[in-house]
Amino acid sequence: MLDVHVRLAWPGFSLEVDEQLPARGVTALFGHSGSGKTTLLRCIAGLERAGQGRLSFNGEVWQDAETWVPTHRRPIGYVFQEASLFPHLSVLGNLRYGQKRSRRANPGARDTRFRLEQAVELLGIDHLLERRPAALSGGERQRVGMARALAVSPRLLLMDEPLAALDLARKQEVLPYLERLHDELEIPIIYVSHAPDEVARLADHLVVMDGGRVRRAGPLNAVLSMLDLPIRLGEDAGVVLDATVVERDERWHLLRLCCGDASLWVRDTGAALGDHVRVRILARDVSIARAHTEGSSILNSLPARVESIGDEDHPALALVRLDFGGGTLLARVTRRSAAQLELAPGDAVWIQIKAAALL
Ligand SMILES: Nc1ncnc2c1ncn2[C@@H]1O[C@H](COP(=O)(O)OP(=O)(O)OP(=O)(O)O)[C@@H](O)[C@H]1O
Repeated sequence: MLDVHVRLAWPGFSLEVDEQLPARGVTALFGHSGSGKTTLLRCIAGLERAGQGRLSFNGEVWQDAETWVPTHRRPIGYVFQEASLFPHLSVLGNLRYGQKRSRRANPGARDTRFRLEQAVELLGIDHLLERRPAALSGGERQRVGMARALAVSPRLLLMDEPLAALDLARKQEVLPYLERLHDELEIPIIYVSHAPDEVARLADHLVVMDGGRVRRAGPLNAVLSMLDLPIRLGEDAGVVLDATVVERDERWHLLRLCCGDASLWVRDTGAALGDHVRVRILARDVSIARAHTEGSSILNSLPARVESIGDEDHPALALVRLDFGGGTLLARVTRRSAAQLELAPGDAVWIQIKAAALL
């Protein structure tokens, strides 16, 4: 577990965080620009020294009143928004340089050669090792930056918006590698982002920051399904559920997913039967009816119960939190529909899911 207590004050901005972050999976630090995500990450890395701070990782103290472990002695890998690679060194040279520095700082580190090979394989950069950074695309550079961070055998990986400087196509190219890191690495990752789609794909745990404070934190869906998030997600409001692929309809190119006690049909993405998958269901794609409707084009019609009703930014809209067999989800409906249906907490309803995306 990463136990973080930091207080830092600059003119016009202060950071006050007391949080325990899990020592496994991906924790996303999520918030608007200027909310303090990068500053918090830099405090964890030791790049920023909070005047009063206590920081420990799995019981090992990195900072308190008596202790200050400098960045190069913390067992971390850091991925920046843009990988700053040495232009005169090849990709391999860059990776080795990072390793050498880390070996000097942590002479007891485990077999680093193995780590380098593993990092190269994981990020798919084997064919780039002899190239100079100038001959890499933005996406390739970021993959090298990630491999460099991994090659030092970190016990904690810190990533500061690694996709932010990439265009959409490059982002799509790098995302699968991030997913691999999520699936195959045993070390925890702290991932700064302000992009809801990245958070939906990668995060297990979500920390929502605003004004230098943590406003909400918890398992991904527990936070995403809150009606009173300090950040309005608008079109991106929705949940992410875990599911298993249980049936393939070859004729109509559909997959049936088992999500808790509920079944969902989604487009066939090629996932295999038995695969564990993530499904993203946006609030705008869920509608509510009083009764089960026959003759609808919508495949997924399920019984649910209204849990609570909250506001949306636009006065015409409401956000409804519902329990269904598969967990908790959100529906965005007009206030007029909510009034006409006389929706109230505890009501039994039917939900129609217009689209659910496999992530
Ligand atoms: N060295 C500094 N001195 C003074 N103020 C700073 C310093 N570094 C950052 N800030 C301010 O602290 C606030 C938080 O910045 P930070 O970079 O942590 O935000 P962020 O949530 O990561 O934003 P972004 O998504 O844009 O990177 C901002 O208002 C920023 O201007």
